[in-house]
Amino acid sequence: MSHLLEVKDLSMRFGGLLAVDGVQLAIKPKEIFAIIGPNGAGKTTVFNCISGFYKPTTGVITLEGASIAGLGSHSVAQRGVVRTFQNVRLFKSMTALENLLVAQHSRTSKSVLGGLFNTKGYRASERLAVENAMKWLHFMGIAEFANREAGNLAYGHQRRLEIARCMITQPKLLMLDEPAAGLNPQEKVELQHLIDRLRAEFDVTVLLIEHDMGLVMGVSERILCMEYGKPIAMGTPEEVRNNERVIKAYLGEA
Ligand SMILES: Nc1ncnc2c1ncn2[C@@H]1O[C@H](COP(=O)(O)OP(=O)(O)OP(=O)(O)O)[C@@H](O)[C@H]1O
Repeated sequence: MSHLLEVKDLSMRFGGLLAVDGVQLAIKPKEIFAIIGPNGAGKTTVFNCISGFYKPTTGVITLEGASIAGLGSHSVAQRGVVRTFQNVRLFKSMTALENLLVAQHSRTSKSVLGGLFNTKGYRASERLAVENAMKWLHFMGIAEFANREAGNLAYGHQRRLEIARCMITQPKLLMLDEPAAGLNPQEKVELQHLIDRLRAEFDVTVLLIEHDMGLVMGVSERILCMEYGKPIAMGTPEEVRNNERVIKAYLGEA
């Protein structure tokens, strides 16, 4: 089966530090794939390389066979690779609804003149954008907060809004950077169901970084474990959980 995303021989150097060293991974369409590893292992750096925030020092990154390495975050997002951040990044003084309208803006504002003169076509596309945004707020269970400033939403709701902001662009690959961080146990269970539903209903492929082993083991089909920038194990949750190098990497951290 052909892969959606392939990463080969990826490395990233910051001055004297080789933060990522020889990472390989290949993710199938509709797969849920996790990267784990102790603090400082290089997980976020891999994410930043894939999502175009960093230009890798070496390596190949392809999406559906086409290179995306070093394109920049905007171009990578336009090709269907979108992400959330460890510390939620929303337009905090805009409402939840407005955050989702901004995310759709490149598709709704086809004509600047249409916007200036408020033409019929422009108004119709704006109405569709609002309907679509409300659909996503309902899906995420936060529709009642549509007109609340994003910065005033509960933390768990901000995380959901950030995922909605990604999904509204109809991505091929959804990248979640520690989505369970700051969530309570109930919210973590709900997050797992949400990720499963996103894949089942929207055919999205998911790549996540996560420290919460309950979520990782429950939601992922395959896992890559990194330590000191290097890949040390790859396999099913069962295989990775029982891998001696993985166990040592985590026990060594304690
Ligand atoms: N922009 C940067 N400049 C210099 N060093 C960096 C930069 N980004 C990351 N590093 C270093 O690279 C290494 C890997 O960091 P990275 O954030 O990728 O790890 P991580 O596995 O995501 O860790 P955590 O789980 O704590 O988020 C660390 O030693 C970090 O200090």
